[in-house]
Formats: sequence, C-alpha cells, structure tokens
Amino acid sequence: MPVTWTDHDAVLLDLDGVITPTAEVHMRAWSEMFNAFLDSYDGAATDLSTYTDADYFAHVDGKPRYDGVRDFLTSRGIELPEERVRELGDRKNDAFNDVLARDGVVAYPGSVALLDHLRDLGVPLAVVSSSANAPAVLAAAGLADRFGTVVSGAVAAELGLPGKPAPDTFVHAARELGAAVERSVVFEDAVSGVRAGAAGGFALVIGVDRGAGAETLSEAGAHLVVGDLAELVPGADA
Ligand SMILES: O=P(O)(O)OC[C@H]1O[C@@H](O)[C@H](O)[C@@H](O)[C@@H]1O
Repeated sequence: MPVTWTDHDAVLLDLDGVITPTAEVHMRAWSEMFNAFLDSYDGAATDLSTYTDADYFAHVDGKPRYDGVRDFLTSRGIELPEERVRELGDRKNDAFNDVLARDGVVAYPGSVALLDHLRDLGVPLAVVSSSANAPAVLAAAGLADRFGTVVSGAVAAELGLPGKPAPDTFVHAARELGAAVERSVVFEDAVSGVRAGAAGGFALVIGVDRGAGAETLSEAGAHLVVGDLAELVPGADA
C-alpha cells in the first residue's frame, strides 16, 4: 500500500527496532539480567522457568523500563518492592550501555532511506521512544538532527506522561510538531507501541515486524505491517 506522505501532518517513529537495531541489544540485556535473577531467586512465584524472547515480546517490548520489569515479574507471579524493581531495571540498563559503548549503532539502511525521503518532502518528524537512552542512541547513529522533537522515556517521566501502551507520548509529540493526531502517522515494532498508536486515533499506524509477528501487530491495531521501512520508499530496493 503506497502512502501519500504529503497528505499527513507528521510522522512519529519509535526508535529501537524501527530506526535502529537496538531492540536486539535491549532484548539481550533483558535476557541476561532476568535469567541471572531467576537463577538466584528463591521467593514466591508461579513460574521460574527460563526467560525467553517470547517473554520479551509479551511483557517487556516497547514499555518504559520499570513497567517492563514489573509486567514480566507479574507474569511469573513474583511481587517485589519498587526499590528492587528499579534495581533490576538499572542492572539491565548498565548491560545495555556497555554494549552501546562497545559496539556503537548503525541504523537500518531502509529506515535511513525513508527518513531521507521524508526530509526531502518536508514532512515533520518525531521520535517517540520509551527508552531514556533514545538521545544517546540517536547520537550514536548520527541521526540526532533529523527530528523536530524527541519524546524519550526521560521526557515522559519528567512530564508525568504514562508510557506505551497509553497513547500520551505519541499525542504529546504530535502536539509539539503542531500536527493533528488524525492526520499523523505512527511507526512501531512493539505490540505495546502499536496499541498506543491505535488508542490515540492516529491516521495510520504502521507496524514494523522485527519479530513480534505481522498478525500480532495487526491484531494490536496496525493498519499496515512492513518488514522494513524501505518498502515505503518509492523506487528503493526493499
Ligand atoms: O531502559 P530504557 O533504555 O529506558 O528503555 C526502555 C524500553 O525502551 C524501548 O524502546 C525498548 O523497546 C525496550 O526494550 C526497553 O526496555
């Protein structure tokens, strides 16, 4: 389905897994931290089996850091004090930042191609990410100057905006760009993010299937699912 970009006020993109392959770095860091925790945990629980990528997609993907910790623990019948939840989230964050510093970030070429195309058309762009590390990831990928606004996990926390799957961070980004929600496009690879776009009443919610599954993203409310953003660039090899 070709999209007429100039019919829209703005394009709002999630970062990890949409623009940069950092969803995989998050996934590995979560897995390391949760499995170390599960191995040593001896309190009450309904399930202490290994944490897998299926757990990531179902409970953690796209959500603010501590919501992800809490929602996964709840799925295993584990209840921890908030202080402990934060400690686990911060442990994962250290692992994420170690990989970022060591390996750097190269954005998906297809995503850069679409960003170039949208820049040429003059379409206002925003990043809407649950990650507090979004500005660092954008800088590492050399894309920090491409967006009119970046609504990161840190910005959301500062403004008291509820995280995805609530639509508030996307709605805030649209407002910052002077764009109408019903004339703006959302790109998301996570079920929680697609739900946020659908709940916000955005014109077009485009799911990017990087592992969550095209059907799952459609069921969550994506109007269209692509495997790579290059599919939406006229004349690009997708
Ligand atoms: O812990 P951070 O960097 O603030 O990120 C929070 C979440 O940000 C999202 O963008 C990622 O999809 C999640 O995997 C991550 O947990």
